[in-house]
Parts: sequence; C-alpha cells; structure tokens
Amino acid sequence: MVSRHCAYCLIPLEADKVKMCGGCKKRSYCSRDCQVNDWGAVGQHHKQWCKEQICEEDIDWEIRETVDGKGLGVFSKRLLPKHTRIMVDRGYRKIEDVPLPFINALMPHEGTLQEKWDLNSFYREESGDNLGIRLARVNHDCRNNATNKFITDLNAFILIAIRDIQEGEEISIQYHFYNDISTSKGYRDAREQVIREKWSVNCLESCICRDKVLAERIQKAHELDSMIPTMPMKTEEQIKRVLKNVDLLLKESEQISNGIMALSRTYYDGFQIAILHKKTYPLHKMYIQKYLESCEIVDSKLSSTYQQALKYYQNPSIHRNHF
Ligand SMILES: C[S@@+](CC[C@H](N)C(=O)[O-])C[C@H]1O[C@@H](n2cnc3c(N)ncnc32)[C@H](O)[C@@H]1O
Repeated sequence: MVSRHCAYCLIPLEADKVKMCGGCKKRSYCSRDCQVNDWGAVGQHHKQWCKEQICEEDIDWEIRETVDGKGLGVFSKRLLPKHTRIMVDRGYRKIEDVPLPFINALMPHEGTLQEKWDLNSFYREESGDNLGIRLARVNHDCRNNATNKFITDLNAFILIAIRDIQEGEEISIQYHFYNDISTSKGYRDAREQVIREKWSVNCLESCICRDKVLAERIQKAHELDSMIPTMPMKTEEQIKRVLKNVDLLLKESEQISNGIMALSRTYYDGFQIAILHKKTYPLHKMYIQKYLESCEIVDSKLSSTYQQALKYYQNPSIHRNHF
C-alpha cells in the first residue's frame, strides 16, 4: 500500500518514483517541479526547514484509517522520543489560498468547502484562522501524546511529541484545552463547549478531562500563574518568594499541563524576575537556558521568538527588567 505522498502536491507516490530531497534525505516528491515549489513559500518553505531534521511521512509517521471510527488518523512508524518535532505544516489563512484538492479531501466528506474549513482550521487569538492540511488529520485525545503550535512569523504549524510515542501508536492532540493553566476556568469552559460542538467529541464520565481532583489542581496552578506577576518584587526577599512560586508552578505544570508549551512561558517569567535584583541575578541563567531550549523545540531556531531568547541568553542586560 502506498503511504507516501508528494510533499507538495500530495499525490500518492509509488516507491520506485520517489524523488528525495538531497538535503534532509527524507522529504519526498513526485517531480522536480514540486520540489522547487516546496522549497519556497509557495509550498511549505522547505528551504527553511531542511536542516531542522523534521519527521516525514512514511518514514516517521503515516496517515491511515483508525479502527475506532474516527476516520483517518496519524500513526507513528517508529519510536518518537519526547520533544521530537513530528511535522511542520504550512498554515493557510483563507479558504481561497488552499489548493482545491487539498481542502476537498478533508472531512466532512460530503461537506461544502466552508464546512471543511470550519471543521479543520484552528483559531488562535494572535494569528486568526489557520488550516494545516496534514495537521488536520491528527485526531483528538484528552490524554494526548503531542501538541501543536502555530509559529506566526514562519507561517507554520509545528507538531511536537510531549512524551515518548511508541511505534504504531496514534498521534493525538487536544482539541479542547482542559489543562491549559494560562486561562481562567470560565474561558476554558466556554472554549470547551464550542470545541465539543465543532468536533462532536464527547468524553465519558471517566475521562481525565472530567477528573474533579485534577480540575482543582489546574485551577490552583492557573491562580498561581496569574498571581506571580502581581506579587511585590522590590526587595531580594520578595523576589526570592516569587521565584519559589515560579519553581512550584514549573513542577505542577510538568505534571498536569501539556508540558513544554506551558513550561516555556514560566521559564521566561523566572528569567524576567531573577534579573530584577543583583542578588537573585545568578539564578537567571537556569531559567533563560531552559527557555532557550524550549523555544528551540516549540518555535524552532528559525523563529523570531528563539532569536530574541538567544539575545537575552547572550546578553541579559538588554532586557528592560535588568537591575
Ligand atoms: C480535524 S478532523 C481529524 C481527522 C479526521 N479523522 C479525518 O479523517 O480527516 C476532526 C474530526 O475527526 C473526528 N475525530 C477526531 N478526534 C476524535 C475523537 N477523539 N473521537 C471521535 N471522533 C474524533 C471527528 O469527526 C472530528 O470532527
């Protein structure tokens, strides 16, 4: 069975007709024209990603039918260790920008283009509506093993493993964010309702997203997250107290949230707070180092977020909080 598609036009590829990218030796095409198109922004801008060793279809993952009625899904073809970058997918901002065969292939099968767009696109406050053609095949699971981020300046979604994913395991993300500690309960509940209506994903009473003890921990972590920037931070003692809360939040986030995404923000908070006072200044090193590492994973070295983090790492005194 053919499980590889041209990375540009998405037509199925016969094993003996595959043209491989000479750089990453992974990305596959049906023709030189498709390879040239994919190299620039017309396609997925592979020129930017070629050296980043992102996983590719048929080598690291494949799209196939699920056995539990969810339609197609994305499955790993090998062990994908935690923090592996599973896929990079160009973001389409408007229906008109998406090549017709791409959007036509999506769910709902008999739906209009608008219905397909509505079901498969993601909305983000900072970047609006976006559709990733391959990302749209990733199904929802409340115990998701991957998470995705839209990198606005690179116009790309990046899908990251948040724990080790075994060979043959389905790769899943969360369509609703019950454990997003950065938002209030009211907002999380409203978002969940909309998202359940959009994707008709209905969880059992026993699902982790309905666990009351966990919900309380998430709420407490959210309160801590909101409280940190409001705490007094003038004296050394006050700053040390805030940093204790930062460390507490990092520990909680590691266990209850989507991992790396939530941690990334809090590492940055730790950095901004530690540099406020000369006595706590040495502590900044650990936070900015962790922040830089997390930016490399969730945003990639190519992003402006990573480049800015690198500047702060190399020269913390350029940050406005520096004592
Ligand atoms: C973005 S698409 C995901 C890919 C889709 N399975 C396909 O074949 O193209 C979202 C749709 O997949 C199905 N789906 C995703 N996760 C599901 C889940 N956990 N349980 C049931 N259906 C799910 C629902 O029909 C949902 O509206």
